[in-house]
Amino acid sequence: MNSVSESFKNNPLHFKHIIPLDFNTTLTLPDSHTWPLSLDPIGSLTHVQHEALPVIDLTNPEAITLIRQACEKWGAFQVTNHDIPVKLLNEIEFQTKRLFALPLNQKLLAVRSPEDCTGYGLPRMSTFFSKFIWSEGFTVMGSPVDHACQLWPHDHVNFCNVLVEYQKELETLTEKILGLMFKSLGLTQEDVKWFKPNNGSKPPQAVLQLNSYPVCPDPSRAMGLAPHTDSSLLTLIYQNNTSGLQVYRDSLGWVPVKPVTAAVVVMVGDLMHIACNGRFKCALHRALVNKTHIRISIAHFYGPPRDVEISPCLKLVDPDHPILYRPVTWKEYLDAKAIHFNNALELIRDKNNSGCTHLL
Ligand SMILES: C=C1C[C@]23C[C@@]1(O)CC[C@H]2[C@@]12CCC[C@@](C)(C(=O)O1)[C@H]2[C@@H]3C(=O)O
Ligand SMILES: O=C(O)CCC(=O)C(=O)O
Ligand SMILES: [Fe+2]
Repeated sequence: MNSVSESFKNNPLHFKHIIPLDFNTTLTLPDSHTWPLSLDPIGSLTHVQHEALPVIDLTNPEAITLIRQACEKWGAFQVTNHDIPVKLLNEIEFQTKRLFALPLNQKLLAVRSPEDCTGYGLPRMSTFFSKFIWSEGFTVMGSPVDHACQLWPHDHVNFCNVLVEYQKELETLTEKILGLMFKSLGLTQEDVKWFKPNNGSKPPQAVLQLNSYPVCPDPSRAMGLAPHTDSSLLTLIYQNNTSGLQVYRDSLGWVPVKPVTAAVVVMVGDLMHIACNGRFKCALHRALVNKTHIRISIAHFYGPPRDVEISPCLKLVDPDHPILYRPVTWKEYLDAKAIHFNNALELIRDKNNSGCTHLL
């Protein structure tokens, strides 16, 4: 069994944290979905707009330097000229809209079961809040065929082909960007051979999450996706032409991620932050909703192979940068996240570290 499925089995959810509201028939914001400011851990729902998230052209000869700067400062950036065909981006957007446009009773035919990763429902984070978020999702680990057949018994082939093609392309792009990130830190393939072992052992693992944020009758009092960091090494997000995604910067507050046609948003995940001993930030992000436009996003979470322990690369540990985290597998980390949510990273802190480089 892969890490994600095992973690879902270990941490089953209640159906009340899986089954979304029928957004099509809800004309006023119910109390159950009214997001109090006290649930927003860092500031109110308003945002400031001083600086923009960097947009990096991957064909720019300076791309490696720009990526390093963006990861150190933001833990996120957007990429253009990434080689994902625009046709495929349009197709995944079309299929995502097609899925979420189905009536709720039909989407529920493909509902995620409490112990499984794949299927329709609310994101796992819903269990941590007393109020519900204004969004719905479809999570896919491996093949989407079984669940797609439930949705469209006679018409699932296009959906599945597009998803499988998208998973393949996104895996290639993620590995390319991870390679550039490691290189930007002076790490060689030997230093990071855990990330793609060449010895026939287990492959990296990935999860695809289709998100939909329906139009909302009272967007200033609702939350699309609560502030979080991703557990992955790297998450790549494709968003439609509707704003809502925001990244938090200590000195700036919430900064909107402006939709750029055909660009892909890159989020440094918690495991990458651990692997580079905190040199790269993991981006705290959230998604807001609006009154007029459905927003959709497609997030691709990429993690290490099963059983691989992620630990700070020793080349990035020195007297000025003492070791910050203990080794952890993706499965252990997802288990910690399923219980402690945004505090999981703190639990992986190297307790022995009192500022000395004891492992050197
Ligand atoms: C691989 C995964 C990361 C994720 C949990 C999951 O198993 C699939 C969904 C992912 C997601 C998307 C929304 C935010 C998030 C915190 C959540 O609740 O579900 C992330 C999870 C994560 O990164 O930990
Ligand atoms: O909708 C978005 O742009 C963000 C999605 C996201 O953060 C996630 O699925 O983890
Ligand atoms: Fe996320």
